[in-house]
Amino acid sequence: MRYVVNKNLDAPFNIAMDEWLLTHLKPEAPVFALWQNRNAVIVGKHQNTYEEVNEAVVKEKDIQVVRRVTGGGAVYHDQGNLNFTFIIPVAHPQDVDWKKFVQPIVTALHKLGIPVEITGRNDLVLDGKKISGNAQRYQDGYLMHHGTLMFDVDVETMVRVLNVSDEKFISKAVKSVRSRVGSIKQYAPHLTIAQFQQALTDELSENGQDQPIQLTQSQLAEIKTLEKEKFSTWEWNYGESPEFNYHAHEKFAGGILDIKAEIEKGLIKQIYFGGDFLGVEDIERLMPQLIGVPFEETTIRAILSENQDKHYFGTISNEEVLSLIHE
Ligand SMILES: Nc1ncnc2c1ncn2[C@@H]1O[C@H](COP(=O)(O)OC(=O)CCCC[C@@H]2CCSS2)[C@@H](O)[C@H]1O
Repeated sequence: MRYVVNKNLDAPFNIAMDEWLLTHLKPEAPVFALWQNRNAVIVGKHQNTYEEVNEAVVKEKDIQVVRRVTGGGAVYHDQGNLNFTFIIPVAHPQDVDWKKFVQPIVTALHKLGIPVEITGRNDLVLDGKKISGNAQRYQDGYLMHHGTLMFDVDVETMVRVLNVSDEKFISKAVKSVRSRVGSIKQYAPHLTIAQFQQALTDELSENGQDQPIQLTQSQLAEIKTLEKEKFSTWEWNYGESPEFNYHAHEKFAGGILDIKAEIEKGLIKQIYFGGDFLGVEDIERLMPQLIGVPFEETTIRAILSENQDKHYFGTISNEEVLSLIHE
C-alpha cells in the first residue's frame, strides 16, 4: 500500500489532513498514513466539547482540542500515541465492514508479536484492554477509516482530561464510552514509538516497496487553509456542540450557589443564578450581560471582573462562581 508522509504534530492540521485526504486525494487503490499529535483531545463530530473535555486540565497541560469529521467519542493523544488513516475507494458503502479495513493493522501488529484482537465495538484490545479506537466516514466513493494505537500514552493525563462531571450536562450529544485502556509497549518493551511506526510502515507498504506519496506545496497549502478556517476555530471545535443545558450547585463558605444555563452553538442563550447568598446588587442585572457570550471561563471571568464593584454574589468570590462553571 502506498502512504502519505505526515510529520506534523499539530492536531488541527492533522485533522484537516484527514478531511482533505478523504475529499481530495481520490486514490485508485487504498492509501495509508501514520501520524502523531502532540497533546490533544479529539472529540467526535456530534459531541458536546464542554461535556467531554476538562478545561482546567486542558489549560494546565496545554492540550489542543479539536473536533473531527467522524462520529464516536473523545480520545486523548500524546506522542506515545500513533494514529493511522486509510483512504479506500469503495463502491458500496453499505457493504463496508470496519473489521476488513482494520485487518492490515491487526496483521502488522501480530507480526510484531502484539496479540491484538478485534472487538464487537470499534475497538482493538490487548489482554482485554482497549488500545485502539476507530471511526470512519464515507463520502463520494471513498471511505476514510482512522484509528489510534496507544503505544505508551500518559494514561493519568488521559483520564484527567476526559473527566468531566456528567451530571451537570443534559444533552442529546453523543457520549464517549469510557474503557479500561492498555499499552502496546508492554509487548514491545525494546521498541521506541519511532521504531514501532517504522515497523508498521514497512509492513503495510510491502517491506518498503510501495513508495510514499509526496503532497505538493499547493496541496499542503489547501490543508493549511482548512486548518485555519475550520479545525483551529472556536466555532468548529466548541461552537458546533449540540445545544445543551447545564446545571450546577455548590455550597461555599459564603453561601449556596445554583447555576442553570442553556447553551446553543457554544453561546449562553439563558442563564440563571439562584441559591442562598447575600448579594449587594440584584443578580437579575448581571444575567442579561451574559446572554450571547461564549460558555467560556475567560469571557465569563472578564464580565465578572468588570462587575466586581457590584458584589452580585456577596461573599461568594468570582473564582468560586467560575469554579462552578468550569471545574
Ligand atoms: N488514544 C486513545 N486510544 C484508544 N482509546 C482511548 C484513547 N484515549 C482515550 N481512550 C479511551 O476511549 C474512550 C472513548 O471511546 P469511544 O468509543 O467513545 O471513542 C473512540 O474510541 C473514538 C475513536 C476515534 C479515533 C480517531 C482516530 C484519529 S483522530 S481520533 C475514552 O473514554 C477512553 O477510555
